[in-house]
Amino acid sequence: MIQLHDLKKDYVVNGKAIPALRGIDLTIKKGEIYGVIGHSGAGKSTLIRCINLLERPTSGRVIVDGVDLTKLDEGKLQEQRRHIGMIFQHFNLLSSATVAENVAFPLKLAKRPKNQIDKKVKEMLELVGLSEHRDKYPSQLSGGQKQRVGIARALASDPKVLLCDEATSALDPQTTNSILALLLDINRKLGLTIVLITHEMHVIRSICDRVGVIDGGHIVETGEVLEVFLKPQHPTTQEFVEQVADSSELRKVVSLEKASGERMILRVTFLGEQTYQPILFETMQETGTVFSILQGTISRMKDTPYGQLVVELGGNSGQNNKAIETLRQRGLEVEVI
Ligand SMILES: Nc1ncnc2c1ncn2[C@@H]1O[C@H](COP(=O)(O)OP(=O)(O)OP(=O)(O)O)[C@@H](O)[C@H]1O
Repeated sequence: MIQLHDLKKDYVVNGKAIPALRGIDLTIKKGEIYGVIGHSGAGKSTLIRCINLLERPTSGRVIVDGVDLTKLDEGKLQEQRRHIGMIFQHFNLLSSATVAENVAFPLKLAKRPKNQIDKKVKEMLELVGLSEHRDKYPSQLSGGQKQRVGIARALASDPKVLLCDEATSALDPQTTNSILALLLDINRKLGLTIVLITHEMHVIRSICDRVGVIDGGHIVETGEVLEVFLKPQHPTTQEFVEQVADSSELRKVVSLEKASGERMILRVTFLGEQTYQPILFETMQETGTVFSILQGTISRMKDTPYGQLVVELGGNSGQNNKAIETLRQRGLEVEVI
């Protein structure tokens, strides 16, 4: 659905080029939710704004649904932009227009007939759960409600792609979750391709299918969220995974255990149905080793439950090695730490 080829963007400040994107290659599939995560200044906003050419890249190609946007004149570009909706961190609503008028705005610009506009506005407000608030002004709404108006307005033109520029960063955790749930619902109901940028791993973990990690204008790691989350390779990715992993406490526990002698400590990861099966107990019975649990979590990545246990093995080395082999044979991810 979206292909970025060797995308580069320099900002020119006082005659000097400051590189923000240094050659991005990315493919985003139709119907997926793709998240780009990075620290402040990494190039996230520049990247997402290059997808609809709000920011014109210095070089490279941006192909959306088969059309190379970088080759279009302004008129044709405006036309293609109707297929790409966008929502923003600070909502960007018209303060002097009501909720319904805000949603109608892009349709009026596109000169759609009034009866079509009324029908679409009604449908969109139902979709985002704001029908009762249609005559209120933005100042009378909560942050979450304002973002719902932003979503309804973005979807009113029936886009194929929705770009979300830090769409939950100004919201509290509970409201963030309700907006993420709405985005997931829309993705499923409408088959809409969603690209979001964020600096929060929680957002990626909750709704994204795939993720790209951006650092210094480069994509340094990309893949299925599950894969990247469980086996982060790049130091920046590892930092983001730590945001949601409570690893500092774990490091304390592991170093205390290691200090007290020759111990074998494992991090065991269970996925999907495995999460609820008594695999550790069965391995103990089969191999004769014993496990002490040092730390454990059960969580969820989008639809997939997963569990992580940090355990200390108390058997002899033959039993311990056999236990590791058995766990791996049963499909668990085992890391000796
Ligand atoms: N209009 C601009 N003029 C000059 N430099 C810019 C401009 N916009 C961004 N930059 C620079 O480009 C780099 C990437 O910025 P960008 O805003 O894309 O990063 P970001 O990851 O979105 O950061 P944040 O999360 O803080 O918004 C930064 O070094 C930034 O200072």
